[in-house]
Amino acid sequence: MSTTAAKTTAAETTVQAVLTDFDVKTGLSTTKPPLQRRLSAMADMYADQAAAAAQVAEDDVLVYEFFDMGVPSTSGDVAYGTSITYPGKVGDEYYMTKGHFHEVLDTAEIYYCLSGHGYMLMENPEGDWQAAEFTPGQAVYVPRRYAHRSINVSATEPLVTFFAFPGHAGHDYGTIETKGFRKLCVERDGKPEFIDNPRWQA
Ligand SMILES: O=P(O)(O)OC[C@H]1OC(O)[C@H](O)[C@@H](O)[C@@H]1O
Ligand SMILES: [Fe+2]
Repeated sequence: MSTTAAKTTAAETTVQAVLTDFDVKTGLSTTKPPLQRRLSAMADMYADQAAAAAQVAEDDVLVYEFFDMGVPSTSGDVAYGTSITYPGKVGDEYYMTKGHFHEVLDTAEIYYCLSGHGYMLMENPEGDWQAAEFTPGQAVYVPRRYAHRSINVSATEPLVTFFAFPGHAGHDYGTIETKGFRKLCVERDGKPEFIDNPRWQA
């Protein structure tokens, strides 16, 4: 066995143990490209639709990027990577990820904040919602059944987290695309505040 890679045999696939570099400040890897989401891919998720459209027309900025490491989608595997949400706002609403439920609702996820400042916004189908603050060194446990969205509230720094979740969890984007989150995170008097989402659909 070498120090950098070991072979193990799963039921159907041979999975390589690999080392990957993730920079703690930028979240990026020197060996693997991230997936990217620009504002145009999620402009309709922001409350101020006119501000979103104007921003896309002027500059379709990169809002966030993240890694899909291609881990097998079995319950015995662990999907992982970094997620980087850039600083910025649409109107007074902070840049955020699309957010999703897991297709297998009864699966949790763990996020560890490497750098930056933000929140993990969570809500479950039963109506509970929570916002957990991300500061470097803080881990946020997203419980089973909770949709989750990362929000960057820094004016200057990217929010960089490392995440891990069960390989078979899957992503349900449709529910959030249709209903939205119950809460929005907006700047009020220079500080983040969670307010009711006027467009939220029960
Ligand atoms: O899935 P999004 O809300 O677009 O966020 C992008 C990515 O962020 C994460 O950190 C999750 O763990 C990924 O599973 C997800 O795909
Ligand atoms: Fe997730």
